Amino acid sequence: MSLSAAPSPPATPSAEPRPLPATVVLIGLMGAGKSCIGRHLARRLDVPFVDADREIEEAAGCSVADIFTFYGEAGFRDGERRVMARLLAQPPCILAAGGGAYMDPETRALIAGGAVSLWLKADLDLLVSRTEGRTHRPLLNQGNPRETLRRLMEMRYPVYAECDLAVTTSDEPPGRTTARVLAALEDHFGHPLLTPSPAES
Ligand SMILES: Nc1ncnc2c1ncn2[C@@H]1O[C@H](COP(=O)(O)OP(=O)(O)O)[C@@H](O)[C@H]1O
Ligand SMILES: O=C(O)C1=C[C@@H](OP(=O)(O)O)[C@@H](O)[C@H](O)C1
Ligand SMILES: [Mg+2]
Repeated sequence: MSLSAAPSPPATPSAEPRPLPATVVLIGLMGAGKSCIGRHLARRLDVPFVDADREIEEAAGCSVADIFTFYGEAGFRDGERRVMARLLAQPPCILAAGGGAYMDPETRALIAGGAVSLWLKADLDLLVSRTEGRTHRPLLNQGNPRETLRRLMEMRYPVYAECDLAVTTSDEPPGRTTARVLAALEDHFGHPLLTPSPAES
C-alpha cells in the first residue's frame, strides 16, 4: 500500500467547463419567461443577452404595439424574420425570441442550422397570470387573453415541439428556472458551461 499523500484521480474525470458553443434561442408563448430567464442565463454565463423584440423596436424606431398598429401583424413578422436572421449570424449569445418567431419556417431552419432552441413550456394558468395587467403585447390587448393564449397553444405547441430542448416552467423564482435551463443545456452539450459569475437565486 502506498503512503503517498497525493489524491488518486477520480475514476471518470468530470469534463472541464467550456464556453457556450452556440447561440441558445429561447422560444415559448407570451409570458413563458423567455426575456426574464434569458437575461438571468446570460448573466450567469457572462455572454451577451439579446431580446429580439427590443432589436425589432430599435430597428423600427417604435414599440412592438405601434408596429402592429402601423404595419399590421404581417409587417411585424417581416421585420421579426429579418432581425432574427441578423441575430442568428452573430457570435454565441442568449437570444430571447418573441413568441411567434419560431413559427416562421425560415427562422426555424436558421435556428436548426446553427443554434440550439430551448422551449420554456408553461401551462395556460401560468401564462395568463404572468401576462395579465401588461399592455405591451398587442395580441393580448383585445378580446379574451386567456382564449387567445389557449388558441395559440393549440396552434403553436406542435411546432414548438420541433425544438432541441424543452424545460417546463412553473411558479418558482427565476433563479430556479435558470438553474434548470442551465442543467438542460449542459446535458445537451455534454459538458459543463463556464459560469464566471456566482449563482443567483
Ligand atoms: N420562474 C420564472 N420564470 C420566468 N418568468 C418569471 C418567473 N417567475 C416570475 N416571472 C415573471 O413572469 C414574467 C415573464 O415575462 P417575460 O420574461 O417577458 O416572458 P416572455 O418574454 O416569454 O413573454 C416576468 O414579469 C417575470 O418577472
Ligand atoms: O407570441 C407572439 O406572437 C408575440 C410575442 C411577443 O413577445 P413575447 O413572447 O416575448 O411576449 C411579441 O413578439 C409580439 O407581441 C408577438
Ligand atoms: Mg419577451
